[in-house]
Amino acid sequence: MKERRVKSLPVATSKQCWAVIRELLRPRRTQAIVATVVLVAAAAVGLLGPLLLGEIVDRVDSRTGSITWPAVALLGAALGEALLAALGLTLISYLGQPILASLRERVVAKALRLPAAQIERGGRGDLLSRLGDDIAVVSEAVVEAFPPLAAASLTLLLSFAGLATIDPRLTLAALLVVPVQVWAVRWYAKRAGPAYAEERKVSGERAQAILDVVGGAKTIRALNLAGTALPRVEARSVSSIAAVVRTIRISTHFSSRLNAAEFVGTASVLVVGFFLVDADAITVGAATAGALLFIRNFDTFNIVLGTIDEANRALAALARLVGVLQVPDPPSPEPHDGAHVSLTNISHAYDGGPPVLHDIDLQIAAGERVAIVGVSGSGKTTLAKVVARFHEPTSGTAHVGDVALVTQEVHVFAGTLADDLRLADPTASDEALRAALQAVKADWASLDTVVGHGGVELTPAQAQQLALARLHIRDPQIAVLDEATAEAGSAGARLLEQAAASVLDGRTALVVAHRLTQAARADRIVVMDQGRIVESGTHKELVAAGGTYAALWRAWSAER
Ligand SMILES: Nc1ncnc2c1ncn2[C@@H]1O[C@H](COP(=O)(O)OP(=O)(O)OP(=O)(O)O)[C@@H](O)[C@H]1O
Repeated sequence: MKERRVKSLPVATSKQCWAVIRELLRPRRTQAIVATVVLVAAAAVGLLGPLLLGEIVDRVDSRTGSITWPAVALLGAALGEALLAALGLTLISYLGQPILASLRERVVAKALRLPAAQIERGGRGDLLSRLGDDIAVVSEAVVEAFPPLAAASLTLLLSFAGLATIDPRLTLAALLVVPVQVWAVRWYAKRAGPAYAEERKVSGERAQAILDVVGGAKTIRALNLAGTALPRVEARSVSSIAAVVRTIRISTHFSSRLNAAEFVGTASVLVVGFFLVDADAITVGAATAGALLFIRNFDTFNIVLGTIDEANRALAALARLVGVLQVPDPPSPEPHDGAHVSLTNISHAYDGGPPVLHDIDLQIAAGERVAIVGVSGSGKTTLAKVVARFHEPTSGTAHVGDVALVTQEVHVFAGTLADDLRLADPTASDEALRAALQAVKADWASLDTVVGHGGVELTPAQAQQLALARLHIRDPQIAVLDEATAEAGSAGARLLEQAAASVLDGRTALVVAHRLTQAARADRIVVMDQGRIVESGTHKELVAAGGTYAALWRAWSAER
């Protein structure tokens, strides 16, 4: 198997990410402010702890006054901080989850608008990993990284102010920590962003490789290709592991640099505190409170820096999610009214490949039923998909009104048959659903039958009936049918032909005819060869003309 070169979906810049976050936060601004205020209050109450402990030390040291009230207040402060922090976290989760949900919805909606070719090119695995793993990473960060980040700014400010009120020289001693931290953060910042972006990217590639193997399991087994397919997954896994190890190593080195900073800072505050007490400039309690404030401050700072690690990972994940939103929307096909189809001078090539449709001119009148025939690879499916607006043609103009397509690949969505059918029209009544099942002669199931994953497995013919029933409910003016080939003359083929005929009744139709009996009954037949329409006429006319169709018909009749 030759490895396909995958051009990934784009990754957003931080500016684009912030724009999307701001937009998602806007309708929830009040909620965001309340949550931040509560978290900040929790941090402020938490700072009372060291000050009260200092008070207790002084009272014990000077043996004056009781320690009951500071001890009770200390307990109160601890409880207050815990309650406020819990409330803040809950508020943040309530804020974050709907934001994430709308982000996910936007990305899914965007993915559905993307041309099929673009998703194939970018890799479905990549898209799935963005919608799965990346959302999970962002989601975790919203709960675990944002609250400490929000609370920390005030904690830092207040505790430096607290140190300054005890003695400005303690603040100066504490500030010794700054150069060490700047060094640690700069070291980290240079490495973390790219490492996390790489980790997320490689994880998407691994998902793609796994999806390729799982999706192609039958082919791989049939051709006995496990020996070549598995090493590819393995290679991706190995690069994924290497990328994770790289980020863990960066994060561990970062922690040890932060520990060094803590050591320098604590030592200098303690030494300065010692000299200040010695010189009777401050009490032992004040020095204790100062050291505790510093340590607490440092803990906060460490938490912040620790969450920067997580936030970095989340930003990389967010950039991949928002990246999907940056793909420009394909030009939406101009809306056209009416039940007729008009293609003028259409050519089409798949993603940089050679043209597979050339100079197609095709007019289908309202209510007309046209069959396309031609040998395999002549371009029938491509033409059907261009008419159905599934592919935008590379050149030429297509005027097609309200159209729906039934393809060979029918996806049966998991759930009851009623749910599945209602995808075509969520407002359809049970009566309408039953009428649709009757129209396609699907007497094998009721509306409550559970189908899809975990339910009744449908035969290919039944899945086709389901697709035709959906078309009946969707009720477009123009229908394009490119059904699975059923064995000619079989009961299944006859049944599907009847079902299709009943669903197409009263509509303009373009049918890719895999069985020529189906073509013979159409109002008109167009014959394709190597991407061109080479003949057009009724069955009788074309047989009489003795051209390509007549030859196909002779071969078909002889086979039967
Ligand atoms: N997704 C694709 N990407 C690239 N090339 C494609 C793609 N789909 C079809 N082609 C190519 O376009 C040409 C026309 O294919 P198309 O499927 O439209 O023919 P067809 O007449 O419907 O064939 P069949 O009867 O086998 O379904 C073929 O050369 C095919 O290899």
